[in-house]
Amino acid sequence: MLNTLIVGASGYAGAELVTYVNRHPHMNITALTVSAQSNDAGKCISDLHPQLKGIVDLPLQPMSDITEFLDGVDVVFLATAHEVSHDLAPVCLAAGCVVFDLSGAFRVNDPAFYEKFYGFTHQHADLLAQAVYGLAEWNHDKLKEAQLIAVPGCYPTAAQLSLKPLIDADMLDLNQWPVINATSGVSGAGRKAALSNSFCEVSLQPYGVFNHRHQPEIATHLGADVIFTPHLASFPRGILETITCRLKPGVTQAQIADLFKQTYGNKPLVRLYDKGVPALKNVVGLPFCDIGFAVQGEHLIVVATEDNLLKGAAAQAMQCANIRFGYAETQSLI
Ligand SMILES: NC(=O)C1=CN([C@@H]2O[C@H](COP(=O)(O)OP(=O)(O)OC[C@H]3O[C@@H](n4cnc5c(N)ncnc54)[C@H](OP(=O)(O)O)[C@@H]3O)[C@@H](O)[C@H]2O)C=CC1
Ligand SMILES: CC(=O)N[C@@H](CCC(=O)OP(=O)(O)O)C(=O)O
Repeated sequence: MLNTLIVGASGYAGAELVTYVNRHPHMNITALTVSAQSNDAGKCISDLHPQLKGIVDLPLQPMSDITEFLDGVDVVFLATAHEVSHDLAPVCLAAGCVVFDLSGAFRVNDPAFYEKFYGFTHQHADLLAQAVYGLAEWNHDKLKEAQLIAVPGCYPTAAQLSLKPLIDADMLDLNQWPVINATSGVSGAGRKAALSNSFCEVSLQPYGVFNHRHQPEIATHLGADVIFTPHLASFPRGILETITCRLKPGVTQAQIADLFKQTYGNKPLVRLYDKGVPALKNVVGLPFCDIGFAVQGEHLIVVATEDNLLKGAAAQAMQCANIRFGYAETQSLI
């Protein structure tokens, strides 16, 4: 049994991890923690997230010093804000734990990126170099050896799963940067109340135009520039990305279909559409990324959907953990 600590368990991604870890046959929850000053300290997780009632009724423990929670712990999931993960991950690693960080704190091996896009000075260049990027379908071998896994952002997961095979197979004319138009539900912004995320404020609007931190995350890991425009829409969860690209002359629909099948045919958490394109409702609550596409002449449109809290966060973290420890990739997820 892997003794497993979930930090930030009261949040949206944390609560999903609680479900997954609880039903994992080889994992055991040691504690669920929140910040020392949390309004939810001492509350039962299932009072906050009643879907867990009768399944996990553990308390949320206030945490001022994480070392008090690390005795005998094998695995730590950090479902915390970037700066919090940045500070906690080194402590967990020093205690010998394998760390799955859902934040952006270790995703890009470039301290200047954090200064510019995250607004803080990264203190752990060594860990940036050591962290394995947890795009699970692509980093299987590195994940098996990893101590620190940086689980990708929600938008970057769907974008990279769609574009990486095409770019690696040299099928795109990258003189036209792929254009990723992405729409997310409000849970993408986390559980904390904010005016910009409140019911009457949210409609449908682009944000972070030309400056969202996921643009450089996507471009760095793809090794190609992209235009990325996120939109916030008035539904609770899910992401749909419509990605427009130009094909190299002569590339056909059949070649793209073959490429996606070769790449993901044996990957259980990516579902390919033979016909048509996916809709959000078919992935919400599920750990998949669904991908469909259409071609007209040299133009390609790929559509990808996922649940931002699952394949975009908690499910991918668990998928990485399954790979890391040699369990079936879908263990506890399906
Ligand atoms: N929501 C999404 O779709 C996705 C989120 N992510 C990333 O995952 C992480 C979690 O996101 P999300 O679940 O949405 O966030 P939430 O805001 O919903 O949850 C954050 C959690 O962290 C806790 N927390 C805050 N400060 C500390 C601290 N110092 N020590 C311990 N716990 C703390 C909060 O509790 P309290 O404040 O009460 O202490 C809460 O439990 C973030 O880094 C986010 O960027 C990644 C992909 C998708
Ligand atoms: C709707 C919404 O606000 N979404 C978040 C993305 C959440 C996520 O995946 O991202 P990180 O882990 O990189 O923070 C945003 O745009 O900041």
